[in-house]
Amino acid sequence: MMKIEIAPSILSADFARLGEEVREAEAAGADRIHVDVMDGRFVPNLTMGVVVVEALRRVTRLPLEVHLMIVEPERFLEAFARAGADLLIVHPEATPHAHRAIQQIKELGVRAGLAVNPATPLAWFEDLLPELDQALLMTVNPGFGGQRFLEQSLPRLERLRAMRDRLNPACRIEVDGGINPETAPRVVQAGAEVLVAGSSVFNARASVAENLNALRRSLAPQG
Ligand SMILES: O=C(CO)[C@@H](O)[C@H](O)COP(=O)(O)O
Ligand SMILES: [Fe+2]
Repeated sequence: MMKIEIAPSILSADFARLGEEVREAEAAGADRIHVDVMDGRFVPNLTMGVVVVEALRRVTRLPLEVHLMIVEPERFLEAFARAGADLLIVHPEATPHAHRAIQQIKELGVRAGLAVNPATPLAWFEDLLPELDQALLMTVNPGFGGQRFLEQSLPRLERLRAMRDRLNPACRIEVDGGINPETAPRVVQAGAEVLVAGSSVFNARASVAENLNALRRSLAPQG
């Protein structure tokens, strides 16, 4: 069985100490860093852009995965690729040209991911899975950290896993939203392989290392 990867989302980090927070996550065994880019249109929140990816590239060796919650993401793919993104994730709800966007990402030499909102039919994956390096199932409505995991995600995840096994076994399945030591083992059981975790990793209750360890322990013996 492939290793279950954990991708801390810096959305919940202390932005005044972003470099330190990311270094701490790397030292504690995080597998990637998840960067949530929001434009105030696709989602009702504004976050960060290309310059943050550029800055992070200088402080960590971990793969940077950039979750683009912006309309017409194709306008910024090249800029994020140049800034050092390793994986670019777009939403089909945000562009009339999801297939073209995926092709563009691959032409830029970057890994390509597609993310779908909780109400988006999984049929998007039926057609695009053969092109993808990663399939991201949103387990909350995108826009904010710290939201509650949507239970209806579990049967969707099982269906996505079966689709992935049939259409493109090399594609990794990721979940994003409400992942903590209680939900992590359940999503892994349902088929997730990469877990994004924001507020359960970066919070004042314990150190980043302690929080990451708690997530890992919740997965034993699964990952
Ligand atoms: O894409 C998003 C939110 O839209 C996420 O990546 C969040 O940042 C996850 O935060 P938690 O639910 O883990 O607190
Ligand atoms: Fe995200």
